[in-house]
Amino acid sequence: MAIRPSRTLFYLYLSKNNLTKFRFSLVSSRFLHTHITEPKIIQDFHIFGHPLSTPPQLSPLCVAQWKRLNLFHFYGHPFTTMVGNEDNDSEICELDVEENECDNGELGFEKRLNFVQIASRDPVEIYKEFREATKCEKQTRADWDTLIEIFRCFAKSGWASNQALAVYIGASFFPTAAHKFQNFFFKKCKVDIVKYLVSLGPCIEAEKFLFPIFVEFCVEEFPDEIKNFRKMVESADLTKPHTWFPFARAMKRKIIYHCGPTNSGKTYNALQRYMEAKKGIYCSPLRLLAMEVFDKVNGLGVYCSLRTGQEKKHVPFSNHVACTVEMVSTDDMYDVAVIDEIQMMADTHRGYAWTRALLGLKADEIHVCGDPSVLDIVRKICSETGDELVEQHYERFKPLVVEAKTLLGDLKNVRSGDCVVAFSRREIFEVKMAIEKHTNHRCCVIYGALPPETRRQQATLFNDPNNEFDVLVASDAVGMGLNLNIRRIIFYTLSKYNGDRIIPVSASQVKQIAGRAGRRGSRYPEGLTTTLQLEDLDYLIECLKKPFNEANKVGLFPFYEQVELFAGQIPNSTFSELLDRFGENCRLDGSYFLCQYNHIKKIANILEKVQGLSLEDRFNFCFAPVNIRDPKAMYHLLKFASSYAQALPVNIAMGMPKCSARNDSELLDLETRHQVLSMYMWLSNHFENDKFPYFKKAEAMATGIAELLGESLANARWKPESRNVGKQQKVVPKSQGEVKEQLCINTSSSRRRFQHDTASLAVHVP
Ligand SMILES: Nc1ncnc2c1ncn2[C@@H]1O[C@H](COP(=O)(O)OP(=O)(O)OP(=O)(O)O)[C@@H](O)[C@H]1O
Ligand SMILES: [Mg+2]
Repeated sequence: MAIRPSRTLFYLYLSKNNLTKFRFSLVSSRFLHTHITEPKIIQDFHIFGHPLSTPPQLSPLCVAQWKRLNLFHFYGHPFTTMVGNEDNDSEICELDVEENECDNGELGFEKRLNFVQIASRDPVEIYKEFREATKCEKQTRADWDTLIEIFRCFAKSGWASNQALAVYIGASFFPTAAHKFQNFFFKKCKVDIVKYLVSLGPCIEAEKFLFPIFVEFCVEEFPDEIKNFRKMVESADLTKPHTWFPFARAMKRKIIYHCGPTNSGKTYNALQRYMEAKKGIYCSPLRLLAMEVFDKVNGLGVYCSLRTGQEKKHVPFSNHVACTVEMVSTDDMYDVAVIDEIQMMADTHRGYAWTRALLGLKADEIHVCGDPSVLDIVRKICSETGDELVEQHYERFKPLVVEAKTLLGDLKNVRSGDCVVAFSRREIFEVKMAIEKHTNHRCCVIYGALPPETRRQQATLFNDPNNEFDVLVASDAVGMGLNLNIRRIIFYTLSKYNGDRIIPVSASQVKQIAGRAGRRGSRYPEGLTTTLQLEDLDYLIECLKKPFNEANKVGLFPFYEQVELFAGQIPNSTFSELLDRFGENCRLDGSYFLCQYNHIKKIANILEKVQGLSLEDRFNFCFAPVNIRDPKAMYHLLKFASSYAQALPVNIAMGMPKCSARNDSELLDLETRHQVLSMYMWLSNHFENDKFPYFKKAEAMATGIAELLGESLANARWKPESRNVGKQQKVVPKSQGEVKEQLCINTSSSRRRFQHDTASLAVHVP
């Protein structure tokens, strides 16, 4: 018995009650796309209006036979994905059926066997056969349609395009190559191969079958394109970064990983070894921390110099140096090196600096300090470099305690020694104003846009018990390094603006910030943390309890020499284009990612109009510390670069304000001025000195402005402004809590939200 409707997906040939022969034909390529990509369960499949699982024609024996013949995976597709309902699919067209092709089940096997043989044929042979063929063998209309669809998918296949990179067919050339391959294939195609491909349909199996034949075709047809692309790719090769430092590789280094949470003594112990060494280098994540170590070590009688992007303080007879990690020299030899906050290797923007320090430092002993998130990767790197790895695990001196009562939405509940953490400058000033208005506390402030000197001055003011400044209001800038006498960290909110939208603060950042409370040796050795609002508390606890996320990749960025080599392959492109092409074509090993360079590209674009800068100049200018969201700072950078390009001595071109800020716009102006001076000092250190001859003047002005900023902050009692006035901020909700736009001082709603007294509850977080 044969059942054959006019419009259907399948033909079923049934003899007696059993299925004896069958043929699946994919009806149209559109069907394939619509349905195969959206698998449904087998019950959804209808043949002539009968769900497949219950058609009267399919006896249990028949189903068993299907299973035995592996028909549920017929033609390479799991059967359950070949579903559809002809009634719903108006575009299903007539089948082009070769009747009587299969007379019994055995023939089906033969056909399958034939396909298996085709699938396992040597692609080189197939290609040769094609090339030697004089014409295309006749195909059915339906097979042509399917074949066209298969090639259309191949040309768009991300998988094939990616694989093609391995044989130096670039992503931009791949569609052209695929199109020419299609023309070649269609002119020469053979029935058996086509039948096999049609049986697969437009799917990954078909792509995998075609790909090696495509490669043979490309190697013969496009030797020049392949050669050129190969050269370009080889010049953007960032694989095996450990081989970039042959001197470090020639050494047998000992890496000591001080692994643990905040406030567990990691840096302290590493610094002990550093100070004992004859020659040592300390690599810091921040200028501020480098300065702190510089002061501390000199204070303990070990001569130490300071090297940051902005300042170079050479202490006579010093064998030790404290530097920012970007400034580390991989040329000098050291006995002991310390790389602090090693988990920053996985930072999307600055990670490359830590990776370079770890791979390239020429030191007998390298102490890396950080949380456990990059421990596995460091283990892997050490096995590649041949360095010995010693792990030292730490626990927090005293557990951090979460106060479950929270501040009940009322800043009047702040106490001496509290640090309120907010994530925008505006909020910081609002909180400071509110606390000073409604309580007797005075507030110091610390946030990223303040110069390190001012941050330090504010930290000292807060740490000193003999003044009225006993509360700190800070941004996440307190999260790293500073030793502050904080009794309790209060999160004003747990959301922050990331330059694009408002997002929940990450668990690792919450841990890092909360860990600032209760430092060993401070007035408050036992740390507390809580939130302003009760509804944020669960998110805080969730974050603190979360284990550290393991990083599976760490950052890399090319040296100038690598970019220069690459530039040789694509002449006449702008620096920004060059970076993009590099990003597209560079090769990386599985443990590394290319650090984000949007910030660099933005500067590159601004500097594009400056004529006369060499590629190296552009590269260096792009790393200058500038707030790309501050138009005034960007304007000054452009001016500096223009004067430099004209070989003129670069002027600071900025006056010194006469007094401290009287309102927020004056405060913002002071912040910008300091950033511009800091940028000038950085440029002066990174270019020949005579090009930026006013370093000393810039330094003196910067010190003066940092002092004015300190004075201004002590007196700041004004409504804050925003640098991005009028910008709409998108909000991404977190699991707990919400974004607060307004300061909430003892609002009735927050009182209402607090329904039960949880003062006695305390959660101990390891
Ligand atoms: N053995 C010790 N003797 C005296 N003070 C110590 C000792 N270990 C650590 N401290 C002090 O405890 C505080 C925290 O130590 P340290 O800065 O080394 O912690 P950490 O683990 O590096 O924390 P973070 O992750 O926050 O950087 C510091 O003030 C440090 O001086
Ligand atoms: Mg530390």
